[in-house]
Amino acid sequence: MTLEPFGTRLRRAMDERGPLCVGIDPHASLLADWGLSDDIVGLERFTHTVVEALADRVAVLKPQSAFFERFGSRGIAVLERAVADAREAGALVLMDAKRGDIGSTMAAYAATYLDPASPLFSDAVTVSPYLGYGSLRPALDLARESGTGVFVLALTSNPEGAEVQHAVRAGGASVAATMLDHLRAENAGAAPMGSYGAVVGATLGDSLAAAGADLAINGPLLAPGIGAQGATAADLPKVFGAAVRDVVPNVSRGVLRHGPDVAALRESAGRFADEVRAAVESGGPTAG
Ligand SMILES: O=C(O)c1cc(=O)[nH]c(=O)n1[C@@H]1O[C@H](COP(=O)(O)O)[C@@H](O)[C@H]1O
Repeated sequence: MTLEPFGTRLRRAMDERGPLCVGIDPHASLLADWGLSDDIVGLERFTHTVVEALADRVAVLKPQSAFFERFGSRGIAVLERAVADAREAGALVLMDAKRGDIGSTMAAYAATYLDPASPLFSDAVTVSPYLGYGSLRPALDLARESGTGVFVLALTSNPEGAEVQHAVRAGGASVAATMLDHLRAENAGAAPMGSYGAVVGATLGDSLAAAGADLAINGPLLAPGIGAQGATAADLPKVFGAAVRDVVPNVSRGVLRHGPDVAALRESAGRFADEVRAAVESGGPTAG
């Protein structure tokens, strides 16, 4: 069965469930806070609880692969199960893997996350363009074929990112602005929106202008940084302007710290979702 394009599926999920993305980030400290052991049993219980609590209500769940990889093959098995269960319950799964390599190796990363035959098949994956946007081509092409999406790091939420992302190229455009230009070209003509997203931190405030960033890429903008990193939903209209209706805000620890109680996780995600909805309505005159 061929999937509809990711951008179409994501827009529908955002309309039906609201745009919130919740991260599945099983930090060792969170496992401890939840009264779980820092081992495969704790990892499995944590992950299963988050999926059970949220996969039937949030638009996107974003497992952070590193927290599973640190447990080796058994951690990956937990991740595989989480992806399948979350998708089954109706959430889109964005695999946060931040992969990037030369094209021929990128093809293997693409196959891992975006080929429907793979055990880790996800609706979308995060990638790093530090080897050059063109090195991402195998992932961009496979996404088009399989109805999946790719989120390219453009302006990350951490303060260190500016060193690379604000760097100015020979023609005068910043590295970040160049990535956004590539994505705009990739998404041209797609409706209701394209499947190629940019990662733009919700924490960035005025520094977006410093990077000369035009966020109108006709694709989704993953905005991490709400909650533990200090940004709030109310910041979204200020940071994203008219592009706010294309923003998929991510919260990880801000929600996860309310576990292991399922009702408390749901209540927290619901609160963030309400705040995001209010912020998008206040800031997006073209919101539909
Ligand atoms: O691609 C990402 O998801 C990402 C990009 C970025 O610029 N900043 C960022 O924090 N993230 C991820 O988003 C999540 C943020 O988690 P919290 O700070 O706990 O909400 C982590 O999984 C990060 O790896």
